[in-house]
Amino acid sequence: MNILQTIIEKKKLEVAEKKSIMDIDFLKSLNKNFDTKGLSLKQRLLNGQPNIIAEFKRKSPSKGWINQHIHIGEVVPAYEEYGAAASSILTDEDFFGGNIEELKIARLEVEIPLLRKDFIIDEFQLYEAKAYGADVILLIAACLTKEHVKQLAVKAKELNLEVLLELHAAEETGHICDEADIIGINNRNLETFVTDIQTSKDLIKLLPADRPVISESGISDIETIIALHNLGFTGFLIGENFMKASKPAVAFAEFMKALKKQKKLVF
Ligand SMILES: O=P(O)(O)OC[C@@H](O)[C@@H](O)c1c[nH]c2ccccc12
Repeated sequence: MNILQTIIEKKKLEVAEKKSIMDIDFLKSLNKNFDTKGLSLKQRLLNGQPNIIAEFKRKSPSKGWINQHIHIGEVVPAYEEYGAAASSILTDEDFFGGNIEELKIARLEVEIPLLRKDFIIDEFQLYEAKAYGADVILLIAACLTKEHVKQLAVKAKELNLEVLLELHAAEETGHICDEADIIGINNRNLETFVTDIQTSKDLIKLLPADRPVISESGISDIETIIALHNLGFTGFLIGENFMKASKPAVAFAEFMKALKKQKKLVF
């Protein structure tokens, strides 16, 4: 089994267990705004600027612990303060050291769109994402059939969640459906965990021009952002580059300062 298959097998058990102790009515009762629209990441990505979606990620299968003990309240508010267009919160516990409760903490602290970053295989997780305050959910083409993507995306829209559909290979472009608000190109192959920015450069040419496209993973310098922005990307999902610093807030603030300076030169 490759890493992605291992994660998905574990995720099926996790979801089954949660479903056995929690029902959808209970999830709805957790959020007084359950039936209202969230914040739109799609709208922000249409501003034409290079928008940064800054991720809170403690651990990953490829790197092990990145920042084991940091508190989310020390990081995500700083992401907002220094100009992140949105934040991505890893909620997978076993492989990424995250927690759904942290999504709620972030929701109480910031007013930028929040992406629930997890391996979504069941609509129960969509209700859960909404209950804990997410605005956007991730669907990963590499672990879902085309039909399953469609079904989960329709349900997400019904729950007023935006849909980020993640692709990694040309064959997966067939999974794109009308409900996918944003397309993400993951530079990391989730079977081998190797990252290559060329993936973004190659795949954007194959995508419909009718919705925003973001580049995900392995981004650590301004030059890459500028190059990808010139190819049409308006969002950049970055985690490790900030989280590996002992103070991710400071690393993010410095990165944004450099990006703003560079933008003046280029645009
Ligand atoms: O830490 P990085 O290399 O900047 O990557 C962030 C993000 O793209 C990555 O965490 C990610 C992209 N797609 C995923 C799917 C599941 C888990 C994690 C991910």
